[in-house]
Amino acid sequence: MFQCSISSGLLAHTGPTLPFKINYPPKSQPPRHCFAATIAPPLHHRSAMAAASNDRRTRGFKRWMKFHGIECSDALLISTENSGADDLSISVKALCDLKEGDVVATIPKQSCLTVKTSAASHLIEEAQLGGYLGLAVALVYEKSLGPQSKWFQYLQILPPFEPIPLLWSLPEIDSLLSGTELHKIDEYHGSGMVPLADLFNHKTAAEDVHFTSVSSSSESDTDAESGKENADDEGDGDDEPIAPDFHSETEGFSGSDLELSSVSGNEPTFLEMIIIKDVKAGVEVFNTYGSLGNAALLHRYGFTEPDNPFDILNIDLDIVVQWSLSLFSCRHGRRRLSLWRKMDYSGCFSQDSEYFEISLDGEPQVELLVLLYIMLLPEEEFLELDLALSATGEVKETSNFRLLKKESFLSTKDSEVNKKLLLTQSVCRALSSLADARESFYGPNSLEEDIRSFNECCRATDPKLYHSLLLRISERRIIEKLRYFAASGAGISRTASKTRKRKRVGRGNKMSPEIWVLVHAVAAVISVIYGIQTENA
Ligand SMILES: C[S@@+](CC[C@H](N)C(=O)[O-])C[C@H]1O[C@@H](n2cnc3c(N)ncnc32)[C@H](O)[C@@H]1O
Repeated sequence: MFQCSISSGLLAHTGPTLPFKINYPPKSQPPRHCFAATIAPPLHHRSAMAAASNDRRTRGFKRWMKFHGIECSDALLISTENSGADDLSISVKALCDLKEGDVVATIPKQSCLTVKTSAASHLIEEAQLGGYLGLAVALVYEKSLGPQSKWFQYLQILPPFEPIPLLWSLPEIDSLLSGTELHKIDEYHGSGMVPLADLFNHKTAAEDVHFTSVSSSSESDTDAESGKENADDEGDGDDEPIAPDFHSETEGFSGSDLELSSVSGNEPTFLEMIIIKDVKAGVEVFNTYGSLGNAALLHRYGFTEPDNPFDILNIDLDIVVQWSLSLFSCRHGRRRLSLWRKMDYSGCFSQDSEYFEISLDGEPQVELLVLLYIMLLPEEEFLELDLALSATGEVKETSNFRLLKKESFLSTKDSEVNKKLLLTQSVCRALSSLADARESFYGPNSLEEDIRSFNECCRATDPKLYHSLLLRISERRIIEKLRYFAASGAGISRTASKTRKRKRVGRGNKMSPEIWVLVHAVAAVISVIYGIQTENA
């Protein structure tokens, strides 16, 4: 039923065989040819050589998959093209029409590169390295083994690394990302690399393929697609798709899954890739890496998408505090903030900062509206509210301030009406000031200038500038909408509240591509720090 249908080949490994000798040529530099010191071949020869090299690598990967029991439907084509300066870009396309429910690939877990399956597992265990770091060391080690590595042909089709901001220089981060949600760095999870599955590109909210983890002894799916009751729980706040057997965020797809199946004598467990909607022949087949806005996409995977429905903007509590200080005394702001907290309100938290989300349509989260409302209450009313709270610990239903009760905004039929009541003229003015303050983070260039630069920018030759501009533009458009929301006074429309709910759209493989990119980045850093080198093909 399954056949690998890709016709390409193995790239001769030209690197040294010494262990831990890996050379990651920077993507922006031309590849090193043995005759580079003499005469560089003409451009058309170089593209022909690159195409032949791509073919050899994919052909080698195809043979490797067969050897390791990975079954890839002959309806799939692994397509390679040279993107930009000699980079190999891979995508997966449909060779014929695919129907919903078609299983297009089966991947034994033993073929996945994890800290447990790597030849360096004992070293990594001894050094007690876990998570990404452990996997990155496994990757560096396997690369250092060259053709001796079990994953040699798989590693040959992987790019040296993706240019995620983690690998940008500090001046690049400061100049390209200043003001954006990416000007801080975040946490990652997971620990497994899944051959073939890693080759699918991402499409936001429109993926064609899902992963399923199957134990052949039980014949039951244990993934993503299992538990249909969960599949429809849109808007439950958990916007991360669940990946097969990548149960815990800290565990990820760990080698322990593999150990368990082999030690217990159960049939080995496979990952299956299933088409979830019809795909026409010739069209690219997409996975989803999750319901992610552009900041998260750029952060984790090194690219952005225009018109991303999951874009969001944050306003730090610090900005609100500064705005308060521009109008009121420090004591005023402190007392009102403390009352707001007493009413059990808070913002969102990430690492050390507390912030408020502004949705794609420019609607601020209600906690911010309540805070601004309390900050702006006349002193007398504030004292009255404070007194009411001190006496009973809560705002009574009969009180003038019942509108401010948290329950007023929690799934009651009056929730939208209550939000509108918060939008007094002074709250709307405050929102405009916050929008101005947030906007100032982007530096002197206006949104229009950003758009002009974006239109003149070439994605292939300057991907960092392209993606950072797209991120800035996406975020600044949200600020524009926040301004409109404030100016219109009560811009909360039915549509707005609908889109604000983040949908859980399908369950793609979040972990594998994320790991794929991050582990490459960490492996590149390890290699640079320790001067580990090999020649890449
Ligand atoms: C798991 S890999 C997918 C295979 C990859 N295209 C390759 O050439 O090997 C993830 C990487 O693919 C690229 N990618 C995936 N989806 C993309 C998209 N929608 N637009 C641009 N690049 C994308 C990004 O560079 C990302 O870091």
